[in-house]
Amino acid sequence: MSDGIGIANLPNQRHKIVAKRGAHFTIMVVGESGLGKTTLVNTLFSTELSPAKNYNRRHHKQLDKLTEVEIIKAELEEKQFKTKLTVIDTPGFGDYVNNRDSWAPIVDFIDDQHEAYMRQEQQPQRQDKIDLRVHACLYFIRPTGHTLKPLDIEIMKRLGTRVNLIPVIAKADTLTQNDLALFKQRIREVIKAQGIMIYQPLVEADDDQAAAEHARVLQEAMPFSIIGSTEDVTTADGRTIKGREYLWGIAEVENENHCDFRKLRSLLIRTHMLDLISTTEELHYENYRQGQMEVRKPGEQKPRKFENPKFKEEEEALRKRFTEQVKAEEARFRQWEQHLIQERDRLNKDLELAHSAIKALEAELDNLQAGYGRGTGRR
Ligand SMILES: Nc1nc2c(ncn2[C@@H]2O[C@H](COP(=O)(O)OP(=O)(O)OP(=O)(O)O)[C@@H](O)[C@H]2O)c(=O)[nH]1
Repeated sequence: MSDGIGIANLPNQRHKIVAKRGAHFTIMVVGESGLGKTTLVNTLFSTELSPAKNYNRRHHKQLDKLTEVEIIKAELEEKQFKTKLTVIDTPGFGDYVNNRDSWAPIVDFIDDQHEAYMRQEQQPQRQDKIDLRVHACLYFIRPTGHTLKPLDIEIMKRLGTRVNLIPVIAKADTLTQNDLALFKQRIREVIKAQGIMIYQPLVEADDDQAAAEHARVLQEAMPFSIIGSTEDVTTADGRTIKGREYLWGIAEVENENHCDFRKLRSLLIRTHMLDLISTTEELHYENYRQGQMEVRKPGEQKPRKFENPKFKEEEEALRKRFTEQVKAEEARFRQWEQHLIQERDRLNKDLELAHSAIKALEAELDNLQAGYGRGTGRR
């Protein structure tokens, strides 16, 4: 019996290549301001990747109505395995009274990364490409206990077709276990009914039983409930853990009964990082590339759309003001025209009166002249 040609060893080879080169992994966090995005990133990687925000400045963001995208880069190494990590933070999302187009900069950012990568691939020199394609997008849901908001649905729909979308329920410690379970169920139903595409940890036929079971558990736990904290607290039984301390007790980040933080970390870092990278390459990037190829000639620039929501709003306001001004001027003009017509009629009437007065005077004069002639003839 031959040993075969060694193809069976390929998965190990791939693992070795990745281990040698290190993985390049990009995560994006999206969600309303103050939902704990920065805290979760720091909790996930057990380090202060992203500096805590200055909350006194929060109201300043209201003034410039743009969602800014912040890029944090870090190189993590564990047991000689290097990961180049990029975190794309989108602070301030959904802060404004009018959130209609607040998703646009986020969606544009994702598309722009696919575009930049595609253009680099078309160059003769293709090594050392700069690659900021997003491999996993964590969408933070406010723990209202009700259901998804229309804005959540709109954004998640757009994200789901572009990236591996992973919905998470923020600040799970603010809901009771029952409310949390109900909330999760409602969110799952909305996701299904609205046809929102979310990342599904793949259960492969040839996975060993434990891996298949793990993937199934992850699938069933979505959307992951999470608690973020970088603070060490001591439990009643003397353990020092990451958690949030309350009068009623401690909400533990890594306790499976309190939240799904461990499941999320496992999916992102331990078990599905390579799957997230390859689905981005094979599904999302490929979809983008094909879509663009259908509408553009090779090498043609992407038409730049000036769809900055801020400019769009300003343009609309200007257009409205212009139309209102034109309308007001038209009304003023019509009033003036009416006034002129009335004045003309009045003058015409005066003229007619004057005419008839002249005619009457002429007739009177004729009569007088005739009477005078007859009088002189008799004498
Ligand atoms: N109860 C609770 N509070 C949290 C949790 N995670 C973060 N916080 C708190 O929420 C506040 C906001 O946290 P951030 O991590 O700065 O929120 P963010 O989403 O990054 O905010 P922006 O950058 O403004 O968009 C801080 O006071 C955190 O301590 C959590 O899981 N539960």
